[in-house]
Amino acid sequence: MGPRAVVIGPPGAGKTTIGRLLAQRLDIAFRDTDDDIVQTAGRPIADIFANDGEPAFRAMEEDAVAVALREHDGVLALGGGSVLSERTRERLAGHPVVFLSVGLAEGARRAGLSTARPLLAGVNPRATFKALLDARLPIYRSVAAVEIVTDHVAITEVVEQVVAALSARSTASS
Ligand SMILES: Nc1ncnc2c1ncn2[C@@H]1O[C@H](COP(=O)(O)OP(=O)(O)O)[C@@H](O)[C@H]1O
Ligand SMILES: O=C(O)C1=C[C@@H](OP(=O)(O)O)[C@@H](O)[C@H](O)C1
Ligand SMILES: [Mg+2]
Repeated sequence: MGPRAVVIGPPGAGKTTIGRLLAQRLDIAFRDTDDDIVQTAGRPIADIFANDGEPAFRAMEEDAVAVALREHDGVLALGGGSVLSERTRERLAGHPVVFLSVGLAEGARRAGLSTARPLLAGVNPRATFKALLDARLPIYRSVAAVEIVTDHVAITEVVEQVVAALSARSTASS
């Protein structure tokens, strides 16, 4: 059966926040592959990046996404870089993938507000974020079934837009 929604997008787009609220709204379970990785590794993500390096993290992430896509039938939020894996992109085919987009200024602000994100911890997080957006935007779009712009949109409103987009999509395909 698979997840009812798989939420992708750059750091700060709101995948974790919106995904959790969307699951509540639909009365189904929520899962975030970043949490799965932390649980399996027994260490925070920043620690995995610092001690094992990004490629090791990406390998763990690829496995975590594959397992979650098999096991989870609620809302699944992925880490922002998970779609860099071609295998993951192949595995996402046919799933209801929701791309939450966010622009540079708002995304950098939001990502800086919350938990440690090792990729953005360098000297110029804004430039890093811009490079990340430029490289990944076409990738997010290539795997997404729907795209929701989140800049200057309240969290509750984003959730409602996702609900509407998913139900329009399921009506269209039935
Ligand atoms: N639409 C929104 N408007 C304002 N702040 C938001 C919005 N969506 C998310 N946020 C905030 O941005 C930060 C990052 O959200 P998070 O869900 O961790 O993003 P992601 O999982 O995509 O990296 C959090 O502080 C969250 O409350
Ligand atoms: O974009 C990325 O490469 C990453 C995003 C993070 O998740 P969020 O997108 O939920 O912040 C986390 O997986 C890791 O720090 C790497
Ligand atoms: Mg997240």
